[in-house]
This record gives sequence, C-alpha cells and structure tokens, in this order.
Amino acid sequence: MFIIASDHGGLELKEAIKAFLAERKITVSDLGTMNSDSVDYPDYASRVARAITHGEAEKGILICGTGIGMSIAANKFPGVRAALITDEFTARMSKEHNNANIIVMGGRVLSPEQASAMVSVWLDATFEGGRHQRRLEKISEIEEDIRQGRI
Ligand SMILES: O=C(CO)[C@H](O)[C@H](O)[C@H](O)COP(=O)(O)O
Repeated sequence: MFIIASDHGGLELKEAIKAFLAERKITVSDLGTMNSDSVDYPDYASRVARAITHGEAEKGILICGTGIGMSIAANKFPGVRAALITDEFTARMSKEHNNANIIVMGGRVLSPEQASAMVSVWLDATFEGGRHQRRLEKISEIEEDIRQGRI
C-alpha cells in the first residue's frame, strides 16, 4: 500500500501530488489532513510512519510546511527511513542509497511541478544495495540497541 498525509502547511501540495499520481494511475491512500484547519504535524507523521513500521504500507509521502517536523517525527518509528528531499537529485539518492520508505517535502518550499517530478524520480529509482545495504543494517543495529536498552 502507498499512503500520503500532510498537515495544513502541506495540504495544497498533497492535493497536487494526488492529482499527479492519479494521472499516472497510481493509487495512494490519503490519511489526512482533509481541510486547511491548523493541525499538529506529529499526528499525521504518526499515521504514515506507524503503518510503515507495522508493515501495513510499503511506502509513504509526508508533507508539512518545510518537511522538517514531519521528518523528525517519522524517523522516531522503527524501520522508517524518512528522507527530506529538496530536488530531483536528493529524491533519486533517497531511493538508490537510502532505500527511503517515506519521502518528506515542504509544501511552503516546493512548487507542485517540482514536487511531482521528485515523486516520479523516487518511484522510478531502484535501491542499489551493496555498501548501502551494509549502512542500512547499521541503522537497524542502532534501533535494536535502543530497543534492548543498550543506548
Ligand atoms: O513542521 C514544520 C516545521 O518544522 C512544518 O513546516 C509545519 O507545517 C509548520 O510548523 C506549521 O506552522 P503554522 O505556523 O502552524 O502554520
């Protein structure tokens, strides 16, 4: 499953990305927010990140004003690799090197055209594995150390 969420600062960009994905016949589930009322980004980061942690979704998109708060919150969840991307290069790297299962963007930073191109690059890219897999395993070891109370 592919899921998306935003706060009020990312609402407009979320709608633009949903329209772009619909054009490409890609199904995405919208976990909110659904209107421009002010909300708290950790609540929406949690909806997407929790689903990734529990294996209920394979990939997600999060959008707030800058993308910063969503990134901080989402990366608290085990197994989540949420990448704050800023352009097509970081979008591609986030998959090829980091195997990001969530991309995060700033609704007050990017135009709909920029963001759609970045989503497209991320969806089409492939994780390279190899040395990058070794590095991801080290991140998983950090998570395990935290779980076991060693950190
Ligand atoms: O998390 C953020 C910043 O780190 C997001 O940009 C939020 O969307 C932003 O903080 C919301 O700000 P607002 O003044 O409450 O609209």
